[in-house]
Amino acid sequence: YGASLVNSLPLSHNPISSSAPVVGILGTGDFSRSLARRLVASGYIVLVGSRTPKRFVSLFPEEAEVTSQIDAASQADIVFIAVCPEHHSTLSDLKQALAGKTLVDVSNGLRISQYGPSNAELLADRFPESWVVKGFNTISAWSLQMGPRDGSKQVGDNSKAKISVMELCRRMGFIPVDMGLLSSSLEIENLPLYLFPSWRVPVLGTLALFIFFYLYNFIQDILQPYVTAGKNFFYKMPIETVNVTLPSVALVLLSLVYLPGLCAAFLQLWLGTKYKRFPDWLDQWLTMRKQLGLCSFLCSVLHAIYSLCLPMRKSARYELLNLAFKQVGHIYIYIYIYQVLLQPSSTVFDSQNVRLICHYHPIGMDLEVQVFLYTMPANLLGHFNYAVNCLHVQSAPWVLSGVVNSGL
Ligand SMILES: NC(=O)C1=CN([C@@H]2O[C@H](COP(=O)(O)OP(=O)(O)OC[C@H]3O[C@@H](n4cnc5c(N)ncnc54)[C@H](OP(=O)(O)O)[C@@H]3O)[C@@H](O)[C@H]2O)C=CC1
Ligand SMILES: [Cu+2]
Repeated sequence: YGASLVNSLPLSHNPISSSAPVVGILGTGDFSRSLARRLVASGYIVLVGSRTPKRFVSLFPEEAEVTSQIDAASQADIVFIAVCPEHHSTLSDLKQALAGKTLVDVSNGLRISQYGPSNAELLADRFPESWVVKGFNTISAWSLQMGPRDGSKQVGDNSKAKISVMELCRRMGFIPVDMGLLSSSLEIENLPLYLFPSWRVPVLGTLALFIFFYLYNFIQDILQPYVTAGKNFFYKMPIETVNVTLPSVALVLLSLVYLPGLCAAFLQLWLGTKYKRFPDWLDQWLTMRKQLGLCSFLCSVLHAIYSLCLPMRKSARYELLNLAFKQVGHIYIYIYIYQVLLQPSSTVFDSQNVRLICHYHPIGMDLEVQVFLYTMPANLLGHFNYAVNCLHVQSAPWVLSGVVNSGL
């Protein structure tokens, strides 16, 4: 919540104390440009050091001065090295000018590496008389431009140097996270290279649930009749069985979206306060809700598509009426797919709205109702839909599940 608080403060209200240090940035690439813009907006005096200053002046905000590398290095108190690590060696001439100053290494590696030395440590070796602080590499140029959201993680050996970098980070509206000494720099250099770290557990969980329910349905609907009565239902494996499995997976995932919130509420009642940290497992579970909800949504979308395709198969001889009835049960999923596709993705996928994604909307809502529902407490709507979906999966026909033949 700290982040959203900072978020709501207009940039121009950031106080500029007279002691605001002059900030230098070496390099004129994407990162440098975004950083310069953000620093200027936060009230810093910015000097950009380039090998060819004249060429890049127009790309920087007016308030930032683009000058030679040596100029920027000698005038600034704190210097960002926004030059790719392969080219750090070309900065050796600046050693004198940078002596005693704080250098911020923002670089990332090209691949995850388990063994050092890290870019930051190499830079520290190159400039033994300067204080290297690793940081900002986990913030992309894009999020620098978009404004405060992410936290910058930094490490460094000199606490004064590190504090000054953290202060600067805070003034830019980001939340600094102190990650220790420079020897931990390898860890944060690797951070941005892990692909979708927050998706691993939810996706593996979805797969595991799918396999579990698929096996269960396979044994119940195919293997058991085959063994006991010699009936051959193996043709059901690719479509029908998958389609019976999907809604169960979706529903369990949806439960996993709601359960941690309830656990948290009970825990707070139990502890009698909301100012205690949740245990780690609950914390991690809570942060996974968005991904779990989206996986659940994906399963229901697949289920809706499968249900639409199923009657097209010859082997499934549905009467027309039954077919129409069956589809009614999925209308809310169709409406939802339609909504997700049509809504500007920013509203639907915004992190605060995203929990709504797992709430299939009831049938026949017009736009005003939808808008109303969007502003309604998400939980109430969610629980209502959750109940409807449970009944749908439990094949209660009167909940418009319309599942007459499939035994779903
Ligand atoms: N882009 C991003 O979103 C992020 C980038 N980073 C890190 O920031 C650093 C810079 O990234 P980015 O701005 O994207 O990279 P770019 O390639 O866009 O910019 C690198 C800059 O380095 C300068 N430079 C200095 N010496 C040399 C040299 N010998 N050869 C080539 N260029 C040189 C150049 O400026 P000039 O010609 O004016 O001297 C050039 O503009 C990297 O270490 C990267 O890992 C970290 C997090 C996010
Ligand atoms: Cu269904």
